Amino acid sequence: MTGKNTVILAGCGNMGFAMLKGWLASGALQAGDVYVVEPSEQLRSRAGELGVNVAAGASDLPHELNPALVILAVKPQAVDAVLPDYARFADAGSTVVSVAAGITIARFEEKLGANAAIIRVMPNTPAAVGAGMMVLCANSRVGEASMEFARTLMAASGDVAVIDDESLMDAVTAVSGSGPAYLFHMIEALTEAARTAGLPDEIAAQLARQTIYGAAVYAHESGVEPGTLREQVTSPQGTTEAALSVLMKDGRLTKLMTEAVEAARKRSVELGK
Ligand SMILES: NC(=O)C1=CN([C@@H]2O[C@H](COP(=O)(O)OP(=O)(O)OC[C@H]3O[C@@H](n4cnc5c(N)ncnc54)[C@H](OP(=O)(O)O)[C@@H]3O)[C@@H](O)[C@H]2O)C=CC1
Ligand SMILES: O=C(O)[C@@H]1CCC=N1
Repeated sequence: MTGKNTVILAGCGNMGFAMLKGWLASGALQAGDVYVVEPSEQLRSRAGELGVNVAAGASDLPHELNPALVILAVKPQAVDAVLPDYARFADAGSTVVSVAAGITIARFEEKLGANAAIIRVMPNTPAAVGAGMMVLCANSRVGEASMEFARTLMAASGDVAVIDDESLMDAVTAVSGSGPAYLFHMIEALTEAARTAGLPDEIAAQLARQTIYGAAVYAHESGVEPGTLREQVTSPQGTTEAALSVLMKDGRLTKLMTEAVEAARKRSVELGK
């Protein structure tokens, strides 16, 4: 219960559970080293099925628990209410890791004291299958060993980036934190378009999902610029050119994506207020 690999995960909803699955599947954490705190009975038993220790509230945690990390995966609106429950761990030297969108390190320092070690992480749900994008930003109180542990843990869930300028976390949230939803919506849109083009439901869904998966894997593994890969698909006067003349007309899709990312970034700033 005391150990350099012990963690508390407070909140095991969409994001907390996705990270937990990635950590356990990769062997980055042993189930016995994880203490999940989750008020929802259904979500608690879902976590319990992975073999981790579960508690309905922080007061149910063993008194002698001295975790290396306390990972908060509750909604941004719940952070202030949850923090007093975990202040004793921060006081005892645990590093507090928050994945909450918008909530600044200063806000944690305000509640936990200026000496508290805080790491903000912006993960995304593909962490569940080891394909996440995890961006870390720490305050100066985080020791080398804790930072290394947090970084190793996050690396087990996907790619890791560390940034020093915390003000960039709102943009990070808008791009990689929310980003999977944009691509899931792209699958939905392509499926709908496939149906409209006459394909049966099942094959429409299969084609959309596999095409976006294949394109993402190919872009990732080939190391070739996406613009070049796009050109390789686009035969002169062919079908792709016809489609791209719709998507790229006056930079239409780029403008739409820029507008969407800016809306998410602004919302992240608002959540921090
Ligand atoms: N979903 C995503 O893709 C991403 C989410 N995030 C961030 O992750 C955080 C969680 O988001 P998400 O997982 O989607 O939200 P969820 O609502 O799915 O999960 C949060 C969980 O925390 C529980 N909870 C509430 N109070 C406490 C408490 N005192 N102690 C322990 N658990 C508690 C909630 O229970 P109840 O519902 O009963 O209140 C809920 O089950 C947010 O701050 C979000 O900004 C970051 C990146 C991506
Ligand atoms: O939608 C949200 O606010 C959270 C943060 C990033 C992804 N999901």
